[in-house]
Amino acid sequence: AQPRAAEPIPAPMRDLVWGKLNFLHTTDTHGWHAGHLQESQYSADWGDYVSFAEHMRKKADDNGVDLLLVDTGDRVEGNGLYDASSPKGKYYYDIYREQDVDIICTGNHELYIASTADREHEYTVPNFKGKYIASNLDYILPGTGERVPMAQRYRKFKTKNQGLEVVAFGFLFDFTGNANNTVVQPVRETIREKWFQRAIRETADVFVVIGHVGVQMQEFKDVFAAIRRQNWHTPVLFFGGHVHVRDATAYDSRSFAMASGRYFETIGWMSVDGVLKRSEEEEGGGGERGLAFHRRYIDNNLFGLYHHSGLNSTTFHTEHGRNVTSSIARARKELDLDYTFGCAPKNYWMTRSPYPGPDSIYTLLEEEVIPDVAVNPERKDIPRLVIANTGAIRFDIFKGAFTRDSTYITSPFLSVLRYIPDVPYFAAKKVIKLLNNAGKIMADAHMDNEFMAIPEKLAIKESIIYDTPVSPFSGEGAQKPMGQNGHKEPYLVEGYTTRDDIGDDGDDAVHSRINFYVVPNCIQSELSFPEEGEPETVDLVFFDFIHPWVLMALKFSGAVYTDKDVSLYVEGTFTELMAGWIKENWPAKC
Ligand SMILES: O=c1ccn([C@@H]2O[C@H](COP(=O)(O)O)[C@@H](O)[C@H]2O)c(=O)[nH]1
Repeated sequence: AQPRAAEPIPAPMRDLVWGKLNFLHTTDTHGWHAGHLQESQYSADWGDYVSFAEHMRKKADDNGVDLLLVDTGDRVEGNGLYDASSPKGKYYYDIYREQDVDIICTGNHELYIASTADREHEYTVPNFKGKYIASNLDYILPGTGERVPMAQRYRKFKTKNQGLEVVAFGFLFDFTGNANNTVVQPVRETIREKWFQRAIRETADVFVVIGHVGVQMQEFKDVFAAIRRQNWHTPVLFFGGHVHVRDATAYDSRSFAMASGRYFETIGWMSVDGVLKRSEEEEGGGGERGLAFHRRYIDNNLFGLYHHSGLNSTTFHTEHGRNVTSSIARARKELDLDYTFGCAPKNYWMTRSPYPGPDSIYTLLEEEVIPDVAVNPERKDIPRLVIANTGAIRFDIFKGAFTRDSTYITSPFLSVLRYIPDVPYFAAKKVIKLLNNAGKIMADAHMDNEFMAIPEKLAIKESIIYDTPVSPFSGEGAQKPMGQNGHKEPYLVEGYTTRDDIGDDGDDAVHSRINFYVVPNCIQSELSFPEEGEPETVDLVFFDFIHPWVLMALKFSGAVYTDKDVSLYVEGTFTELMAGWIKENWPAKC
């Protein structure tokens, strides 16, 4: 773990169940390869994961079973370790490649910005040559403009110990927000391609489909249906992501799918046991194969990693792992990620407390930050509506030092504020309602409102509020070790208490529960409004990411505008503006 990372806290643990074929899975790590310095549950770093994987591979070898590592994309954007350098990812690519990942694919965040896609093609694809799979993604070569597969379309290989024939695919959901140097083919079209139809007819003991796709999304169901049509008996395993939740399901009795959360909080574990070899199945007359699937969501902290590897603080860390931990610490230092802009007076939550409310990060933005930063000196007295999409904010703010790292953790995007001047108020005031409540109307116009919100909303549609919401030991000085202060009962640290289609025993550590309040797609600040009555016209200011949605909503409201009517409202990215606001408004020292 990193030098200043929170110490892990013991928790009651559920063990891993091994099978003949086992997997470790990461997804949506978003640059959090230094781990969560402020959260004891997730404070291990990429170096610790390198050590862990080495021990688990050895265990697999000793027992004659197989272990494969999978990563399903969105490795970038969301943490200073990636975002704070120029160019972005200056340190990240070399750190990430130290893990020996067997099957890897692309997420949407590798593709929003052309230069990010270029670097993915230049570094990560060759770093994982033969292991990187791009079943439905092409790249446009910068020199020639030639369109080529981002990486090989699929991978066929034999596992080391069991000799299982694996055919693996790597998909991205039907993403349309990519820069113009990549082409994402809709999954339903890819599965009709000749190469795919040939690949699913290859001899395989097991199909492994990895994807930057939620396990409940249609794209995976379509891939499953196509494979199953050709392969009635073969196990099909899915590793998904994108939705930022822990989730697992089974599409039938010989398939299994899991998603392993977000931000390197979770290392997913999947195992499959039973008769896996086709030859053995054929010998047995194709009958009962006794297939057994298990999943476990491992909290990424050293206490858990020691527990699952059967090691301790003196025996766990390999030289390789330690070196990776040191490289991360050096990069963090060079990037000055601990530089403090100000001291957050309390916690501000995205979904753990209701919006609007005093503890909501969105209320903080709407009522305090945006009114101060969304100011164009030449138009400051003109009434304006400022609309921000909630998906632009990516993480909570914890009480204490708000650092350079925190700026990217909270707001990693290069979002700027744009505006349309003098919009008739009767139309402008309807925009927020259309963005938040008219999902069907907007979707019919091919503008899916969900893409403005936090990804978790794709999976969680209703607030989850528990009777006894949080641990009685939470609040100031929360997360005390088990048995501390003479208590016999273990103190449970707040954390994931996942309920998926398989059950509620997936998390490796037993936690106390956390509420999840659904937030709207967008929030709005009303600024410089007359004290009485309504303005005739307003400046409509908005984050540039939601530009297309705003134009569509205005059209539905009876005011037609085009891209030409939109211009920059204020200099600087929202991230810079927010950091400046914190410097001005929060105490310098904690
Ligand atoms: O420039 C951007 C890019 C993305 N967003 C928000 O992020 C989600 C996508 O998050 P995933 O991690 O890919 O699931 C997108 O729907 C937007 O809400 C943004 O605000 N600005």
